[in-house]
Amino acid sequence: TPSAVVLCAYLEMGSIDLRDRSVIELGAGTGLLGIVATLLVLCLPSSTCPLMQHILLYCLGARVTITDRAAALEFLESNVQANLPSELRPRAVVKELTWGKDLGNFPPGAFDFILGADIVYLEETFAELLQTLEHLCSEQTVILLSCRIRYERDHKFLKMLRGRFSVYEVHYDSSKDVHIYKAQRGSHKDDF
Ligand SMILES: C[S@@+](CC[C@H](N)C(=O)[O-])C[C@H]1O[C@@H](n2cnc3c(N)ncnc32)[C@H](O)[C@@H]1O
Repeated sequence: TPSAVVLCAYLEMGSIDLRDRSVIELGAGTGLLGIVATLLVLCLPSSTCPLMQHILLYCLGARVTITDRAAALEFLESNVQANLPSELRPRAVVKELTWGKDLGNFPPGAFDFILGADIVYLEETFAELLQTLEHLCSEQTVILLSCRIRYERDHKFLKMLRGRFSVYEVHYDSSKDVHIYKAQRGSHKDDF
């Protein structure tokens, strides 16, 4: 979706340092965002010698857990396999995560970053999505959500999110009409 493309471009701008961080993508669909997050470590200076590149990939690369509902996993897994070089494949794990369910398989607060592109669209999933974000978040976790604000209900989710997290818009792509929101527990005003 355009939301995934805009969030990928935002990550590529280097605004966020994902090196050696644990990252989870929710509602991954094709997995584009999780794949790009895994690949970002490849942007090493061309002068870096191959042995050093190899070491850096393993020491500094983001560890990305790419998730979606069971029905989406087969396609997602094959996309991830096809688009990551073999040395990076161990850094990306595809796992089932239906919001509000399967949370026992994910240790609370285990992730540094939670990414989601165009996952705010079904009102009946808003409570489960929020519950999932709260489960996965520690005090330090940064949530990045990209979306188009299409309907009144999208504002409703943002309001729900603001009830639990400090939420700031960090980017707006006017050509694609996509917003990126950054959310963290507690008050992180000074960080933005
Ligand atoms: C509009 S697509 C966006 C896909 C991808 N993030 C992108 O931007 O291209 C929404 C995704 O959310 C997933 N999704 C919807 N409801 C879900 C739920 N309850 N639990 C987990 N994933 C869900 C869908 O399977 C789908 O992959």
